Amino acid sequence: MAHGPGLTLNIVEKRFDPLATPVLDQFTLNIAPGSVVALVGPSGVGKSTILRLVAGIDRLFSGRITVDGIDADKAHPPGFVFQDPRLLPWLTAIDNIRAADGKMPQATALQALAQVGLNGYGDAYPHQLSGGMQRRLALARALAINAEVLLLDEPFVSLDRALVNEIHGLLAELVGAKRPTVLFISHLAEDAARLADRVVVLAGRPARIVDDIELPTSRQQRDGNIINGYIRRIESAASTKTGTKL
Ligand SMILES: Nc1ncnc2c1ncn2[C@@H]1O[C@H](COP(=O)(O)OP(=O)(O)OP(=O)(O)O)[C@@H](O)[C@H]1O
Repeated sequence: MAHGPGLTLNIVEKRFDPLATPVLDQFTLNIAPGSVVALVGPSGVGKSTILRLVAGIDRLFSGRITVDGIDADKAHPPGFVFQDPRLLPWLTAIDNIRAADGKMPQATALQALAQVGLNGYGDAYPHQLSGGMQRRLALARALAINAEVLLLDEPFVSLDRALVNEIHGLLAELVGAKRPTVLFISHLAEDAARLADRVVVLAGRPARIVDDIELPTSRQQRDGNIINGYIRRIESAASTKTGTKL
C-alpha cells in the first residue's frame, strides 16, 4: 500500500533571539514513512517551531529538513492544522476548503467535507458553525489537498472529549486508509496513546529528545487496557524526563 514519505530533520540551529540560547541546536529526528508520531513536552520547548520548520513555513534556520529526500520548502505542501482553525470568515465552508488550492474541484472539497461529517454544511459560513465543526472544517481543508504529510498542532485542544473521540476515530480511519506520515502535537497522553506509533518526548533549551517511545500495537487493536498502559508510560516518561506533568 502507498504511504506517506519519510521525514529527516537535521537542524543545526534554530533561534529567534540572536543573544539567547537557541530553541534547537544539533537537533536530529528521523520519521519513518507512513508513521504517526506524537511530539510531547513542556510548553515553550519548541514543538510548534519544529512543525513550522517541517511545513516550510519558517525557513529561518540552519540545517536541512527533507521529505523523501526533497528539501521541505520545495516538497508538496503538507496538510497543516493549526491550534486555532484559521478559517476565512468571508468564505463558506466549501470555499474555505477550496482556498487551500485554487485548482481544487468542487467535488474534492465536498468529499473532504463529508469525510469529517460535515455533509450539508458546504454553504455555511464559519460563524454559523460550532467550535468543534470549525475544527473539523480545518481538518477537512488539510485533508482535501491530499497531502501525504499531515502536521497537526494541538488539533484537539479545548474540544470536549466526545468530539475529540470522534475526531480520533476519523483520523485513525484516514490514517488506515491513506497512510500519510503524521506529526502531531498534543498535551494529552491519551491522544498519543490512541493515535501514535511513536511518541517523542522533548525537554530543555535547546530542546533534546529525552525519550522515544514505540507504541507497537496497531491502532485497531488498542483496547482500553492497552491504551491505559500507554498513557501511563507516556505520562511517566514526561514527568520523570521533563519534570513536568502532561
Ligand atoms: N515568532 C517567535 N518569535 C520569538 N520567539 C518565538 C517565536 N515563536 C516561538 N518563539 C519562542 O520559541 C520557543 C518555542 O516555542 P514553541 O511555540 O515552538 O513552543 P511549544 O513547545 O510549541 O509550546 P506550546 O506547547 O506552549 O505551544 C518559546 O520560547 C517561544 O517563546
